[in-house]
Amino acid sequence: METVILAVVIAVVVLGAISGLVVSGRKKKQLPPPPPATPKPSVTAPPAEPQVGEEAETPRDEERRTIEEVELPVAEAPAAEAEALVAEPEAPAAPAVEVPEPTAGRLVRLRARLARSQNTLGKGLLTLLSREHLDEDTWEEIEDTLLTADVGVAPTQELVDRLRERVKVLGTRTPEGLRELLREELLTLIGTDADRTVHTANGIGNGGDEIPGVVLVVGVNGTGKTTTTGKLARVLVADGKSVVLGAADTFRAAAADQLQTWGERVGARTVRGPEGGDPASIAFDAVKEGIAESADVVLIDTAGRLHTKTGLMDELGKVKRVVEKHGPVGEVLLVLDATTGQNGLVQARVFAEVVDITGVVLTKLDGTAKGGIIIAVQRELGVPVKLVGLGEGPDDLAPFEPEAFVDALID
Ligand SMILES: Nc1nc2c(ncn2[C@@H]2O[C@H](COP(=O)(O)OP(=O)(O)OP(=O)(O)O)[C@@H](O)[C@H]2O)c(=O)[nH]1
Repeated sequence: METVILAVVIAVVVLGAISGLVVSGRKKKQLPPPPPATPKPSVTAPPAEPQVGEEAETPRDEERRTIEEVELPVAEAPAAEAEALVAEPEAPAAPAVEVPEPTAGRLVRLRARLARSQNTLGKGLLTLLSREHLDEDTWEEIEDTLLTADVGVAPTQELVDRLRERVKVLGTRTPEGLRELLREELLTLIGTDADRTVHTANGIGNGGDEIPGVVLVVGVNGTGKTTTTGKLARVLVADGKSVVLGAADTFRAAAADQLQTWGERVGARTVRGPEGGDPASIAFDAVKEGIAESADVVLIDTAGRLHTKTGLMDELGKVKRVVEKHGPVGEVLLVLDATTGQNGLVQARVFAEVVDITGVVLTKLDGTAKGGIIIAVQRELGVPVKLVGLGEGPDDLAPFEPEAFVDALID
């Protein structure tokens, strides 16, 4: 009997050991995979836009978010409160502050985009000029090329007349000689001695104290006005200035969010108001904030609805007048979309009647062959093109340099 009991005990122990091994083996298989080594990107801190040569760092299938697409949490304001709000860039959810690339030589960096988009103008002219016989038909084709690139009738005529004269007198026939003549004549039309600096120096306020430089950014909605204001903030920060942004475009709901996103990326505060609020009061508060924090520059994005000239005049005129209660406005930049061609000129005319434009920003030059609009718009307004937009990237706004521009066209 004892032997039977002993045998049963041994059998139970052996069975227990076997089942324990099986269970522990199963458990091992069910272990969860280790957590991924890299944390997920947070929505409020988007990765910086890739720079040249950095493509390899971003997996191809990773979904990219542009600066415009990133939605930031918006501070909730009581509905009745009509006061402008100051958006703190240091809010806990704010993305890390970036250091934009320096502005010197940007046009040279972006030269390939210019050369690509303006190929028909520069190269087209050179090809025509290099023909064996520069007969009437060829000169007409040269004229057509210039007109197609939106250079405008009068400047086209001037350029063709001068080129014809100089080719005849000098007898220039070599490709190098013709290229140099064309370069000189294009530069004459664009102008090399205009003051193309964006005036952001401090002004003297009405109280006698120094106040930040104030820049109003005006233009029809959709031309790239808000984007340009954001890019300009980056240009200024890159040049060592502190910036406050005024989101006075209260017409499009997302414009203030968009501007704030740009500001946060370079540590600039954005003053904003309720949707549909009074743009002039936001502009006023933005300058007030700029004065309070001793900022170098206040950039004000305005709404540009071309519904009626009177409406536009009322709105922009009021914004300017109200800002001038603090002190002078140093610069009024008109943003024009280069792809709209002659339509851009019509807009330029209307805005110039409404407010004193001191400089032009031509956006989307990367997307049109009509670079000649630079010449036409300067003629139309009598003010220089100061900045050009050459892409959607955050640092794709460049100070306009006539020599670099012409070289990109014809090299
Ligand atoms: N390719 C290219 N796109 C640009 C350039 N500048 C702006 N854009 C794009 O143009 C579109 C319109 O720009 P916004 O800044 O929203 O235009 P806006 O004039 O402020 O329009 P509202 O906010 O409605 O007043 C955006 O998709 C920009 O990325 C540029 O130089 N090149």
